[in-house]
This record gives sequence, C-alpha cells and structure tokens, in this order.
Amino acid sequence: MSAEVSTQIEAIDEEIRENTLEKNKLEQRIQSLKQKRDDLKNLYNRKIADEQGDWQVWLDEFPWSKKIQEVLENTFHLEKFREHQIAAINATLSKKDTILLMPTGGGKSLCYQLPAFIESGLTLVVSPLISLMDDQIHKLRTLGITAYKMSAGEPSDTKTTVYGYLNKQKGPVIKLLYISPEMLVKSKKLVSALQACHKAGNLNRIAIDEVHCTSEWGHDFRPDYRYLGLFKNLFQGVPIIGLTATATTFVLNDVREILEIPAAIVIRAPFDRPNLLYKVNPKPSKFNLCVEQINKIIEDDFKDCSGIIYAISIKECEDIAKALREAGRSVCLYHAQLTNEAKVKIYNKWMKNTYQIVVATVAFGLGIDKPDVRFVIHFSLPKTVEDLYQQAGRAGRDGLPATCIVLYRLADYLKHTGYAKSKKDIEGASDVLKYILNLRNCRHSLIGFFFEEDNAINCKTMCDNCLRSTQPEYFCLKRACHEIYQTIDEAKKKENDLTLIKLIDSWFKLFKVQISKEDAEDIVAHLLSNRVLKEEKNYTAYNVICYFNKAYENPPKDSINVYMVRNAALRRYLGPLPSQENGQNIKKHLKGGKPSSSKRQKVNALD
Ligand SMILES: Nc1ncnc2c1ncn2[C@@H]1O[C@H](COP(=O)(O)OP(=O)(O)OP(=O)(O)O)[C@@H](O)[C@H]1O
Repeated sequence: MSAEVSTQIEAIDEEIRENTLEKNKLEQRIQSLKQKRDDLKNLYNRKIADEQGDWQVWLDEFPWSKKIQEVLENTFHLEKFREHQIAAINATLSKKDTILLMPTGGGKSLCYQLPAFIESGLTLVVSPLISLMDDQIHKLRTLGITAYKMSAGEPSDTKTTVYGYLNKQKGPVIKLLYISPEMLVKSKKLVSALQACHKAGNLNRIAIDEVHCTSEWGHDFRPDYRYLGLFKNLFQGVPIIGLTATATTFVLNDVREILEIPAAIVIRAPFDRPNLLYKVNPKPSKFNLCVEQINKIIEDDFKDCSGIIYAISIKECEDIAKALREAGRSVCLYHAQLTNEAKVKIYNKWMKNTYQIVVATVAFGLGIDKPDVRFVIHFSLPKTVEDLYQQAGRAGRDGLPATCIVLYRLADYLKHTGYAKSKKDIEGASDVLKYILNLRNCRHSLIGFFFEEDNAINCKTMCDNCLRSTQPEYFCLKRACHEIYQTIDEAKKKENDLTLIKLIDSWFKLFKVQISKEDAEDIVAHLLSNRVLKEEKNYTAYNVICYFNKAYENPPKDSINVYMVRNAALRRYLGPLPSQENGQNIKKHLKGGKPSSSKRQKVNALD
C-alpha cells in the first residue's frame, strides 16, 4: 500500500475515532436528559397527588346527596353506597376528572351509571370488551335506563338511532353509550357525531372502564386506549372518570399523563378481597393427573357450584374441557377466537347456570360479573400478579366465601419466560414466581403489597400460608448452589446444555443427592428467583427450549436464605438452619427501595 493511501486511511480512522467519541458523548447526554425528564415528570406527578389531599372530602354533603340516595334505592334497587362509591360519584358530579381504584367486584360501574341517570345529557363509556357491553346494557335497560352500544357489527337501525341522537338530539334520549376504543379509532363518523353532541352541550361525562389498559406498564395494555388521550382536546371541558381494579401508582401516573388529566382526583379503596381464599397447589407433571386433581377438588368442595378454570392457551382449554366433560361435568369453552356472537351466547348460558364451569383463556376476565362464582382455578400460572388478581376477582362477587387456586409447576413459569416478548413480560412472570414461592406471608398481604398497599394483612384463615399447620422453615441454599454450579461446569466441559430435567438428573447423579425431584425443582426455582441461576432460551421451529446457566462465574459468597416447607430429607440435605433473620415482616423489604412511585418496588414485596 502506498504511503499516500496509508495516510488517508489513518486520517479516516482518526475521524471515525473522533466521531465515535462524539457519538458516545451525545448518547450519554441523551440518556441523562431522559433521566432528568423522567425525574421531573415524577416530581410533578407526586406534587399533584399531594395537592389533591384527602379523598374523604368527597364524602361531604352535596346538593345532590339526597337525590343520589333515592336513585340508588328506587332505580338501582340497592340499599346503601359503599364508601368509595359516594366519593367517586360526588367528585364526578362536581365535574372533576376522577380516577377510581376499587377492588374487583367493588361496584365501579355504579359510579358512572348513577350520575348518567340523574343528569340530562349523554355519558360516553369506553369499555374493552364488546361481548360484555350487551350484558351491561341489558342490566341498565331492565332498570329502565336507556343505553346503547356502537360497534362495527351493530344493526343499521341501532346506528340510525344513535347517530340521530348524537347529531340532532332526535329519537330516544340515550343516557349511556358504550363504545370500544377500537371503534373510536376506526370510525371518523362516530367521532364527528360525538363532537356534534358535545357542541350541542349534550356530552356530559366520559367514563373509561379498565383505565389501566391505557398504560403499557399496566397489564392488558391495549394500544387503542392510547387514543383516548385525544379526549381532552376533542371534548373540552367534559369530565373524565377512569375506573380500574389494578393499577400501581406508577401506572396511575402514566394513565394521568396519557389522558392529560394530571389533576384528576384519585379515590382509592383497599384492594383486598377478604372473602377470597387464595391457595397454591403443586401441579402434577402429567396432564391427566392435573385434571384428576381439579375434578376431585370440584367433586369434594364445589359439586354444584359455578366456577371458572383459566388455561394458558386455546389448545389447553380444549383439552381440559374435553377431559372434564368425559368426567361428567357440564363445561363450556371461552377464548378470543370465538365470534362475538358465540362469546355472548356462552357467557349467557354460563350466567344462567346451564353450564357449571367455563374453561377460558385470559379473554374471559375483565368485567365478568356473576355473583355466585365459588371457585376460580388457574390450571397454568397466570402471566402477572395483576392477571391473577383480576381473574381470581371473578369469584365471590356476592361477598360470600370463594376459593382461588393456582396450580404451580416450575415448567409453566419457564413457558412464560420462554415465550416472553419483552422485559416487562419476564418481570411479570418472575413476580408471580415470587408470589408462589413465598410460603411465609399472608397471600392477601402479598397481593396488597404488590399494589403498594401499606397495611399488612393477616387473614388467618383465608390463604394457604396462614392455614398451613406446618410452618415453613428457613434454609440456606448455599450448598445446593455450589453443587448446581459445579454440575453446570461439568456439563459445559462436555458441551452439554442443561434443561430443567437434565440439570436435576445430573446434579443428583454427581452429588448423590437424596431429596425428591419436587424439592429439587423448588430449590432451582428459588435460585432462579434470587437471580443466582439464569435461563437461556433456544428457539426451534416448533418450540422454545430453556437451558439453565450460572448467573455468576462463581457461586455468590453471601448466604441464600429461603423459606421451604419442612421435610426430613430436605432438612438432612440442607443441613442446620441459618440463624433466623427477622424475616417475618414484609414491610422491611420495602425499606431502602426506590420511591413509592417506582414500579419495581412492588416486586420486593413478593420476595
Ligand atoms: N352499593 C352496592 N351495594 C350492593 N351491591 C352493589 C353495590 N354497588 C354495586 N354492587 C354490585 O356489585 C357487583 C359488582 O359491580 P361491578 O360490576 O360494577 O364491579 P366492578 O367494580 O366493575 O368489578 P370488576 O373490576 O371486577 O369488573 C354488581 O353485581 C353490582 O350490582
């Protein structure tokens, strides 16, 4: 190469170096600006929340107090308000933007339906599930309240009625109009009719059900919910009321920002559902044994009771339904691939107890309101703690006791992380794993802490952890960790990858371990949950295979203390108990964490 060319190349290299340095500097600057922006937003949101002060001021007497009590009794045929309902109704009737957080089955719908009834003008209700709007509309019409829905498949006479009312205030006076967020995005005609209604001073309020779907940090994020951020511009001055059972402060702040309602009044009722008995059952490895277990639970405790079984896929639903039908149970199926018509038909038959059990995917959840559901069984692990709470929340809505059982096996967790599409999915699954592996805290408390509730609950009799006669013991997993690390090292020398089964087999063989495979799986689960082991995925054309690897080069020096249920073999293997850390109080896990608005804080509560 000539000297001239070499010089040119050197000059170019030099320029690349300089530009790379510049690029790195700019990237760092962008990062720090982003951080600064997020900090400012959080500070602002917290300030707003502080300024809102005490929600109890909304329990005072208002000019409409007498009227709402009359309507409650005479139109809704209910005796008295639940505390947070009055506050939400007063806030929204005062034309304030409001967000109401109330537990599943808490009675959120009343908080926009009753105001809609007593005021003139229209309440627009955004709801995520078309199939359930019919149910709501049917209930409202039975009470003598005119409600309609607008969806693409609506008959033309319904559309004519709705447009006639929106555009010209002609025809029957519509009190509530239900739409899906998708409809709002798809139909310009509907949006301009709503604008005409607003211009005529006839759009009173916008209710957004399951408002957490707006935030991508909330579970069930629905991209079309993002467009609801246009409401404040499209319909200026119209108050919004958002309703949800599942939102952390972080999600709530995100929702307020997206909907452009930073000063919304937040009314938050405790999340706990004291009448639900939460349990986690070990799941047999064979499908038919799982179905046998479920069938026995139903036979023993819920023979003629209404219930829901949640499965992870349509195929799993079909298999469970088939097996239960063969066992003589009256079962129907519900999943996203059914037509809206079929969904409504199945839902109605289950509501009328024509079917005892519905086997369903997550498609059957939000808004399902059958009072006497006595059991909810998760055949496979729910993907997030929110899903668990929402789906379990379909049970016991009449306030009477109901049981919610999760069948757990580590393999199901690995399926979730294997198919996870994002970091958020993985975080969701590992939160559930922490909930499952926690044997010492009341499960009501664990769920409460997940939603950042401060009061530790001791249900005494309404979760398996409180009911357990043999208390879990505190073990150190250091020895197991050393052995498993060596097992992985040995496998690597032979260029072998270790699936869960292979890992346990090789570990048992190498160290002549004499504990049960279930205990071994539990130990691996704890090591995964403590991030001492990690999973690595291998994608094939048909499957995702999960291999186990060390998270560190060497086993951590610190002890890895966990609670496990006592059994002689496990005790012999794990040796003497480490000195008992004061681990009874989960609150301590929250100390020293990030500020309360941080999403990750909730995770610590599940440790
Ligand atoms: N004040 C009240 N007194 C008695 N029952 C009530 C009261 N308010 C509502 N309910 C009843 O509680 C049930 C649940 O109400 P609703 O469907 O509004 O719950 P939700 O809060 O939307 O729950 P989810 O988030 O789980 O869908 C309904 O059957 C409703 O009639």
